[in-house]
Amino acid sequence: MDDYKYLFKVVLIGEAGVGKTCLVRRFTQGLFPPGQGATIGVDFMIKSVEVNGEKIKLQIWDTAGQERFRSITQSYYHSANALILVYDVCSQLSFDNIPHWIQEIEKYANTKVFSYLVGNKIDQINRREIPSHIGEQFAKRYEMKFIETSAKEAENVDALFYDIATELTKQAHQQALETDKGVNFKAHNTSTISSCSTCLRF
Ligand SMILES: Nc1nc2c(ncn2[C@@H]2O[C@H](COP(=O)(O)OP(=O)(O)OP(=O)(O)O)[C@@H](O)[C@H]2O)c(=O)[nH]1
Repeated sequence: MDDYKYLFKVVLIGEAGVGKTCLVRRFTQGLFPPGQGATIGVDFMIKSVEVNGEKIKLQIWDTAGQERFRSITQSYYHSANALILVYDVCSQLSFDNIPHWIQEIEKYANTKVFSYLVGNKIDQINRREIPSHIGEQFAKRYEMKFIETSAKEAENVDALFYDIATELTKQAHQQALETDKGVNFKAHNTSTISSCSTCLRF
């Protein structure tokens, strides 16, 4: 029997090419995929973690950054327990578009959603355009948590997802989230779901 205490939905959003899929693959499979193609629509993976002796399942939804998939991906915001908004520290454009993504969150997500701002690709030291403190200030202003990662070098990736699992577990224990944990967090036994058949990748 696949026993777990809570199931949390975590959704990654952000511009195309910032590394959302690589972050998910690094965390769930421990690898950095070579020649990663653009996500088409949405994809998801599941990983179990342990928080203070309790087994927690993270259902991690990886959304396409491309504009043409926006209407599909928006529909995934509402059921998210946590949102990870990713930008590329080497791409000013991806950072400049963050306010747009925050508007999307305000429009489509649950008001109590736990959100993280993530600056990815910190291994590219010489190509960095966004200093850490700028990202940090931005996150503070929007009451988001902040971390910088490298999916390539596996830096801070586990820390990001474990922190989310820990915070959501804490919230669940405190019954701070809107619906009863028995319904909201352990809605389904998803042990048989390991991939999304409607998700294609180039
Ligand atoms: N150097 C470096 N490259 C990365 C890192 N993460 C991702 N990349 C590269 O960035 C490119 C885009 O990565 P993806 O994970 O497909 O980006 P995405 O945000 O999922 O893109 P969409 O699916 O189009 O929304 C790929 O060439 C990756 O190899 C990282 O931490 N460091």
